[in-house]
Amino acid sequence: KASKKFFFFCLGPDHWHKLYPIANGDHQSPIDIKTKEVKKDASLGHLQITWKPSTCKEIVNVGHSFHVNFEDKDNQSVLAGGPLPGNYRLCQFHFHWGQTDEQGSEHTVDGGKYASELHLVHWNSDKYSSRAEAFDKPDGLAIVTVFLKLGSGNENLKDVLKALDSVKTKGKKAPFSNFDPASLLPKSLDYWTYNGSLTHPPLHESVIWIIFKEPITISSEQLAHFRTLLSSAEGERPCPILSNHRPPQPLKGRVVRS
Ligand SMILES: CCc1c(F)c(F)c(S(N)(=O)=O)c(F)c1F
Ligand SMILES: [Zn+2]
Repeated sequence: KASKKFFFFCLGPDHWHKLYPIANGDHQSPIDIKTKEVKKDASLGHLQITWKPSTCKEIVNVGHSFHVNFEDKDNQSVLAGGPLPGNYRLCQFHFHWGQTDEQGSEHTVDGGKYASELHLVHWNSDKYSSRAEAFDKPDGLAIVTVFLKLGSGNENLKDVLKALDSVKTKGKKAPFSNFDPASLLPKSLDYWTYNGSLTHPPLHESVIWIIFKEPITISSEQLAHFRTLLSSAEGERPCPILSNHRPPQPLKGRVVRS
C-alpha cells in the first residue's frame, strides 16, 4: 500500500484525487490570496508565539521534503491568540520550493509566486492527545506560514542547510537541536488567515492557516541547496527533489481575514 501511495505521490497533484477524493474538496490549500477581497476582522488578536529552541530534536528526509521535528510531549513550544481557540503545539517545520527561482511557494498573493514557503506545523493540544489524533480534525492543526523572496542569502538558514547534508537520501534522519524557529520570522507579525487543508496527501481539511504578509529572503544558492535533497534512498539512482509545491486551489466561497 505504501509503495502504491509513493508512486501516486510521484504522479503529481493532478492525480491525487483518484486515491484522495478530498483533493477536489471545498476547503483545499493552498490558495491565491486576492488582497482586495481580504476581510478586515477587528476580533482577530495578535499571535502569541512561544517556541523554545530546546524542543528542537531532529531533521528527517521524508522523501518529498525534509522536516525539522520538535519534541511535542508538553506545551513548551506553543502558538495561541490570533484566530485560534486555544493552545497549538509546535511539532515540525518544513519548506516548499520550485524547479526555478521564479516559483516555489504554495500560496500566492494577487497571483504572485514567491521562491519558497516555510510551514511551521502545530496541533491543537487543548483538545487532542496527539498530532495523529489532531491531523484529520477541522480544528486540529494551525500552520504558520512565511514566504521566502529571492534575494540576499539568509544567515538564519545556514544551520538548516548544513544539516540537510546529513539527510540527503529518503528516510535518513539526524539529530538537530537548539535551533530557534523564531529566527525565520519577518519583522512584522501582520497576517492573513483562512481555513484549509494539508497541501500534500492525505490532504485533510484540518488546517487553520496563518500567513505572514511580510516575506523573509533566500538566495539562489540556498534554493539550489534545497534541490540537492534526494527522493531516492541510499544506493538507488539519485533523484533530486526539484520541486514540491502544490498549485493554488479553488477558494469555493471561503473568506480570507486579516
Ligand atoms: C501528513 C504530513 C503533512 C503533509 F502531508 C502536509 F501537506 C503538510 S503541509 N504542507 O500542509 O504543511 C504537513 F505539515 C504535513 F505534516
Ligand atoms: Zn507544507
